[in-house]
Amino acid sequence: MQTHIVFGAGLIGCFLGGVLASLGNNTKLVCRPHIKKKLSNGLKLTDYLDNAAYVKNLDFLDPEDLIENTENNFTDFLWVTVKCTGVDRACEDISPLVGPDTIILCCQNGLGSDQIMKQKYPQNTILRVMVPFNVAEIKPGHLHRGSEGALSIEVSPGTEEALTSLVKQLNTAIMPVTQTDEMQALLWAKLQLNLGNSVNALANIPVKAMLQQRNYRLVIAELMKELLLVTKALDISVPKVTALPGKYLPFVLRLPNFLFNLVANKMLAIDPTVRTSMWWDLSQGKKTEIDYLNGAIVNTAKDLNITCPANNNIITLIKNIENSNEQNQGILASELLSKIRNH
Ligand SMILES: NC(=O)C1=CN([C@@H]2O[C@H](COP(=O)(O)OP(=O)(O)OC[C@H]3O[C@@H](n4cnc5c(N)ncnc54)[C@H](OP(=O)(O)O)[C@@H]3O)[C@@H](O)[C@H]2O)C=CC1
Ligand SMILES: CC(C)(CO)C(=O)C(=O)O
Repeated sequence: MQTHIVFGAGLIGCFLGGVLASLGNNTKLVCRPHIKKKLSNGLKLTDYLDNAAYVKNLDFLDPEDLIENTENNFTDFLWVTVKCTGVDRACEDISPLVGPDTIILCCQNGLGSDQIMKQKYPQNTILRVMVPFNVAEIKPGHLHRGSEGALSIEVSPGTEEALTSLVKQLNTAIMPVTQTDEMQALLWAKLQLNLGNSVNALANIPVKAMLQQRNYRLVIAELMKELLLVTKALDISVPKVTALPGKYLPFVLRLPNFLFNLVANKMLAIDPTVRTSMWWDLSQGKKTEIDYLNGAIVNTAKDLNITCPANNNIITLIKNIENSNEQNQGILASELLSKIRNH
């Protein structure tokens, strides 16, 4: 039987690892001790459609389990689910697990972190994975998929057969899975949605409550407008990852509240508890993925001679909090809008 290792199992990695294990795959998780402790009685997975899956016993792999220089450690599929900021270190730590035939699946948001992996493992197949849905911890040992979308795995030449059977096996109600040969465009589309992350982190309220305030939506629309200028200049047609095509999202976000509430039913159908991964980072005093999200837009724009003032300003605001020892107090919507426009 083929083997799967999920490296850096947190919210996404534990959900993914739980699905893999619940389907009978030989699966091991590499995670921090506090996460292993939470999963000692197994894992319950649920979603917003009332699907559920349970795993009684999860297998873990601790660094001391690795026997130096033996191919017994090598895995067929290595899912790397650390944040972008952890990829550099993960590249070193996964080395005992990577054999010549190991397929490495990079599950990060944003753009560019897979390049770090490609430089370190030039001989391996490295595939990008786009995770569209939100995962939240309801309580220790219970993870919940709070929004829609299929996890998409990149297909590259030579991987078609392995990928087709993997996708067929994994694609289930609790975690829809698909494959794509347009990963770069798909990641730009996902990045457009992730422009809500920094606003959500700064607002310091759940996503649904944030979307109900027009001034926060105006900030997100401004960030998206700049991304769409960049994708247009790159001649990338951003695929549809929400009910509405990405190019219409800024328009919908700018609608007055009463019209937005009518039109954006699906956007507001989001679980009231959902917060973005950047909010989690900021609230725990961790470094955020801002350089791989808004930072990727600004860097690409520079090469194209496009200016991105709103994205530049929001990067500064996030970094100011990252670099201070103070707790994020939250920024009111009107204040954030004026900071984005006039900074
Ligand atoms: N959460 C979500 O709903 C979504 C997240 N994503 C994306 O998925 C990716 C993963 O996010 P998420 O699951 O939320 O992140 P988490 O922070 O929940 O999980 C990552 C885990 O990996 C651990 N880790 C990091 N480096 C190592 C290492 N070298 N060895 C062992 N463990 C390590 C981290 O520990 P520590 O923190 O102590 O370093 C953490 O527990 C991100 O790019 C995110 O943007 C995409 C869609 C939705
Ligand atoms: C799914 C989404 C957009 C929101 O949770 C996300 O990717 C994140 O939190 O980073």
